[in-house]
Amino acid sequence: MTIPMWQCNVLGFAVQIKQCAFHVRFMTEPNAVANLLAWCSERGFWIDPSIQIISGPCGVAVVSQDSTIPEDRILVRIPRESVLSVKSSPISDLIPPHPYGRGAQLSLALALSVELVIGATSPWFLYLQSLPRQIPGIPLFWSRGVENQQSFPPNGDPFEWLNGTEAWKMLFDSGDSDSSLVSEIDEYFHEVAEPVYAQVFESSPEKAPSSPEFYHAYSLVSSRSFLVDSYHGLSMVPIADAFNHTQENHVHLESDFDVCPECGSLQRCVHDDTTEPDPRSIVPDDADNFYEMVSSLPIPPHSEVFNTYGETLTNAQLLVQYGFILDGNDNDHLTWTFDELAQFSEHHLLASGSWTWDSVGGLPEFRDLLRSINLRPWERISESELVSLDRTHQFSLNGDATISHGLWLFFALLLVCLRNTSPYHTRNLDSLIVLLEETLQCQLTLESSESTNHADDDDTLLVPPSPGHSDQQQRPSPYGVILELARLLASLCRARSARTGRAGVEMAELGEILDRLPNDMTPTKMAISLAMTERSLLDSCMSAWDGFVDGALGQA
Ligand SMILES: C[S@@+](CC[C@H](N)C(=O)[O-])C[C@H]1O[C@@H](n2cnc3c(N)ncnc32)[C@H](O)[C@@H]1O
Repeated sequence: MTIPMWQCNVLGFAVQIKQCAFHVRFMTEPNAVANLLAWCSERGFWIDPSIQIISGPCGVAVVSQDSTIPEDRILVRIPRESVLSVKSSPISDLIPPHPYGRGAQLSLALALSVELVIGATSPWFLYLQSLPRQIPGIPLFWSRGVENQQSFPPNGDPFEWLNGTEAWKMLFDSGDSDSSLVSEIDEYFHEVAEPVYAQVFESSPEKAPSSPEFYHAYSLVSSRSFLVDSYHGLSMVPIADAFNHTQENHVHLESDFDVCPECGSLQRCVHDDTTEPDPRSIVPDDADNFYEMVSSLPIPPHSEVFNTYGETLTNAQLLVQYGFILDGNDNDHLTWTFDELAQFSEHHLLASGSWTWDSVGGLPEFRDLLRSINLRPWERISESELVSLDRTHQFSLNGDATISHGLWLFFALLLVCLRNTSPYHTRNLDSLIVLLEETLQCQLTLESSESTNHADDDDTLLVPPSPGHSDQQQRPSPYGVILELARLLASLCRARSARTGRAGVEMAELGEILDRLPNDMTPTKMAISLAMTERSLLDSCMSAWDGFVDGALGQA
């Protein structure tokens, strides 16, 4: 896919702005940028003349002027008191504070929603005027605020395509709790925001933000807030939020996080416990009053200047939180929860024989056993072409279509326990580890003999156990375990691929539908693109394990 370029003119130079694969287009009015800059200058912001804030194809953007910007240069100074946070909000006393997480986002959305509806009387009016007027394209609100939400054109319902993807899981499966993200926001709106609005707009209740207005505020918070320090917490930070995202950023926000949580002071203050030695200085420094955007590497002239919203963000995360995706994202991966794997195992293994979790000592016990086994060093597993060591995502498939060692261990342990007729072995951690190591060794041997196309003479693990020996009769054969494990992994991927996107649509068709969609149907395009990426990873993984089984049977 080619990356579209958008060209603008800055002081007579053509600046190429790289666009993401897909995003919801909105143009900020050029005079909104001029008003924003005038507002900033009145409030003591400083913007280095080597950069310029412009109106771009997806809202405002920042571009460099005609010289290379060196590393470590302060490009923007933002007065601390100019940020909009729960603390700086005029209705601060009415908002229940939350230090971080979803609670912090909802509290800030409440503060912001009030500033947005009071218009020119807000101290942040001209800043707020420069922000997207529509709900930014985050999937949470794709169907909300849109009239006639049922009348999507053929192939145009983005949720149908998003079905089963990682983005879908983030939006609608909130772990063990019954509530989804949308219902959490609705609940906050009714239980917390509306009573606050009733007090603030007591004399003019018609001005109180409606639920679409609250969603608008929430999506602005989701897509552009920063955690600045222990006083303001999550905040709307003018100008810092004008930078678009890439993985390898040009700039970053610098702030001293450890300020007084009561008054925001960086110096010693009346809230300090005088008996404790205080790390904060007593000497005021002008620089302390500002947050700074600083260059992280040299920035070429006449190019867009990017921040990063997170170096490890996947396209699913970018879509859910910011409403856009990148054209190819190395961070993309798929995940499973323990419960999903347990359900899959019940379904697949029950069909082929009678067992219950009691056969492996019970489901909670199996979970604990897996946890302790997973903590052991499994470095050898990275010798495999099909499995990688991944301590971050326990049950996952990465962008190279290799599974995490945690996922491998789940099925290897389950099969080793199930195939083991010795009650002693199923309960003894050390002996289980020996069996798992043998299974791993068997897989590595098979992989290497498949790649060289012949089995070594001493590949004894590939040979089924001899019937005469009583201990061996009770021990599972590593070869049998690894074959079943490979088949299960291929089925796991096949099943997930089949329920990713719209059921029954083949991969080739997805590409054709994507190409035929009109340009303005961006949420649908983003959803199809995510589904295609995930399906292709699942299909590659499935073929790899199917191929492994064929190769192993050929070796036997
Ligand atoms: C913090 S704002 C960045 C500045 C933004 N362009 C604006 O209008 O103010 C984040 C929003 O910018 C857009 N954005 C950021 N990086 C992008 C990228 N690489 N491609 C497309 N849109 C992007 C998305 O709409 C996102 O929700």
